[in-house]
Amino acid sequence: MQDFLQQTLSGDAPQRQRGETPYLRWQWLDHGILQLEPLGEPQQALVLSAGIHGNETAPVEILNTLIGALLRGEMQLRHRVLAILGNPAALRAGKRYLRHDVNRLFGGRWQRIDDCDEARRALRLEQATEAFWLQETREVQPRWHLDLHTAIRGSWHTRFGVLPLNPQPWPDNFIDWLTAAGLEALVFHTAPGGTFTHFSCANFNAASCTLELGKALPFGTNDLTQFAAAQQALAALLSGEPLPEAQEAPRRYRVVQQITRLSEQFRLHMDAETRNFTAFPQGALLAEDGETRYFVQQAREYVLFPNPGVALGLRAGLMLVEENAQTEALSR
Ligand SMILES: O=C(O)CCC(=O)N[C@@H](CCC(=O)O)C(=O)O
Ligand SMILES: [Zn+2]
Repeated sequence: MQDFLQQTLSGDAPQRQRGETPYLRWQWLDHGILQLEPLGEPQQALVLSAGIHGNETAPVEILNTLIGALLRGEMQLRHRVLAILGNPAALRAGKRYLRHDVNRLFGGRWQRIDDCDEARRALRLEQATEAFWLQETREVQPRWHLDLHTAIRGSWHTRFGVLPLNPQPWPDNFIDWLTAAGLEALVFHTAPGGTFTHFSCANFNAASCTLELGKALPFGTNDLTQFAAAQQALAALLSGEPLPEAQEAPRRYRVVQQITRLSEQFRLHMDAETRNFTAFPQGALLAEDGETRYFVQQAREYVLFPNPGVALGLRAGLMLVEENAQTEALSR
């Protein structure tokens, strides 16, 4: 296969569906789903996904560059990898989604909507990742899932990670990797959700994170130098090379409330320029939806992903508090 992204955008199956380099075997499993296995004993099982939202192109370009180097035999591979371009139809259209946001449909939530391409795609991605996680290998392998996205708005932290609810402590080497990838902040969910990373963590005990790399822009207009540390950390992870030197430890935030758009009356009291991680004081009215009103409850809360245009019933924003960095450091 010449190019994973171009192949996926073409909508055609490749003529050659499997191959080998001096370091690995690869197999095309389905549109936008490619499995790679090192010729030696793998150390980890790693799902790398991007393009779950079709307008979030920077991470798609980064993933495709790395997969290209692996397929051309220019890079070693240490882990079993499932590379995924999540929503090919939305990528072709340059839109977040066509009918339904795929990243709200995991964990069987695709069954709650009408049959459509995106419901089928969420099921296909669940099947492919489940089969990948459950494949037998000689050694038990740590499972990681990195789902690469970009935010719709500008952010006070250009690069950050969003980690699903996890009753287990996160492995130290996973947090170290996220730090080396240049993330300025980590956001910890406190409730389950329909995201791909929650699916992998809750059902297969994978250490997983949604990486948010900059702001959504069309293909070819991204400044990938902003994400050089993330790309280097991904290359180092794949090839087993040492990680790039980490800069500062990321700031840590915890979700304290979700703003949900329940009806057509929903009004968000933030303007289109409000950036992610903007702080609001206690008592500030954030949104109204008929009788329901959302206020800042803690001394200071930070907004994440404010979006008044989501479908009814979906999250229109998250409110965060910052964790005490010292307490966190002591508890690790
Ligand atoms: O900028 C936005 O409003 C959304 C960016 C985005 O797609 N974020 C992910 C986060 C998933 C998570 O909570 O882990 C999403 O909304 O699906
Ligand atoms: Zn996204």
